[in-house]
Amino acid sequence: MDNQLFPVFLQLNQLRTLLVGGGNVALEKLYALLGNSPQATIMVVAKEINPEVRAYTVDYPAVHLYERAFDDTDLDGVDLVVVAANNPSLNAHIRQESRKRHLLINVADKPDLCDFYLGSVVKKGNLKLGISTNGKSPTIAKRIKELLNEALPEEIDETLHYMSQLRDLLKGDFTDKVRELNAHTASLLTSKRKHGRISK
Ligand SMILES: C[C@@]1(CC(=O)O)C2=NC(=C\c3[nH]c(c(CCC(=O)O)c3CC(=O)O)Cc3[nH]c(c(CC(=O)O)c3CCC(=O)O)/C=C3\N/C(=C\2)[C@@H](CCC(=O)O)[C@]3(C)CC(=O)O)/[C@H]1CCC(=O)O
Ligand SMILES: NC(=O)c1ccc[n+]([C@@H]2O[C@H](COP(=O)([O-])OP(=O)(O)OC[C@H]3O[C@@H](n4cnc5c(N)ncnc54)[C@H](O)[C@@H]3O)[C@@H](O)[C@H]2O)c1
Repeated sequence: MDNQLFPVFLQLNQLRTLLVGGGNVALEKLYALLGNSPQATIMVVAKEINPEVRAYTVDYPAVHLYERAFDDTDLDGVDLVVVAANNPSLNAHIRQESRKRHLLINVADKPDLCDFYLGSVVKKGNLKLGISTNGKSPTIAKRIKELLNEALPEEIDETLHYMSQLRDLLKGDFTDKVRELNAHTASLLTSKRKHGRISK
C-alpha cells in the first residue's frame, strides 16, 4: 500500500474537538491533545468518565466533561472528532454521522475509520516533529521519537529564535532574504558532514 498521508499541524486552540469515551484510551488521547495544545477546547462525552480523566483535566479550563451517552447533536458546532469508546457499532455510527457533516474523525486504533491519524511527537521549543509510520507500527513511531529526542540538542530552540530575529533584520526582497538565510545556515550542514555525522 502506498503512503497517501498528508501531514499538517493544527491550531487546536482555535478549534472545537469532541472526544467520545472516558476510559484509558480516552486518557491517552487527552495526553496527546493537551500535551501539545493545552488551550484546546475539548468536549468529552462518555457514559462513564474515569477518575484519572477527571483528575487530569481539572487543570484545563477549556475541557468540558459530560457524563452521559453520545448523542448525534454532540457533533453540532465541532470541528474535529476523536472516538475512544469501547463499542464497535457506536464507532461506526459516529464515523457515518461525522462524514455526513464533513467533520474529520479519528477512531482510536481503527485505521479504517480514521480520516486522520495521531502521530508521535518530538518537541524542542518551537521545533515540533510529527512522526507517522502510515499506521504500520506505532511502536516504531515511538522508538523514532525517543531516538530524535536524544539526538536533537535543546539549543535548537535558541537557533530558531536567532534566525527569526535575523529574518526580521534583513532588508531586500524575498529572494535576497532566502539567499541570506540559506548562507547563514549552510555551515550547520558542512560542519556535521566534516564530523562524519551526515553522509552525503
Ligand atoms: C502516535 C500514537 C498516538 C496516540 O495514540 O497518542 C499512535 N499510537 C500510539 C501508540 C500505540 N498504539 C498501539 C500500540 C501497541 C503496539 C503496536 O500495535 O504497535 C502503541 C505503542 C505503545 O503504546 O507503546 C496500538 C495500536 N494503534 C493502532 C492500532 C491498529 C492498527 O495498527 O491496525 C493498534 C493495535 C491495536 C490492537 O492490537 O488492537 C493504530 C494507530 N495508532 C496510531 C497512533 C495511528 C498510527 C500512527 C503511525 O502511523 O505510526 C493509528 C493508525 C490510528 C490512531 O490511533 O490515531 C502513539 C505513538 C506512541 C508514542 O508516541 O508514544
Ligand atoms: N485499553 C487499552 O489498552 C486498549 C488498547 C487497544 C485498543 N483498545 C480499544 O480502545 C477502546 C477503548 O478502550 P478503553 O480501555 O478506553 O475502554 P474503557 O472501557 O475504559 O472506556 C470506554 C469508554 O467508552 C464509553 N462509552 C461506551 N459507550 C458509550 C456511549 N454510547 N456514549 C458515550 N460513551 C460511551 C464508556 O463510558 C467509557 O468511558 C476499546 O474498543 C478497546 O478495545 C484499548
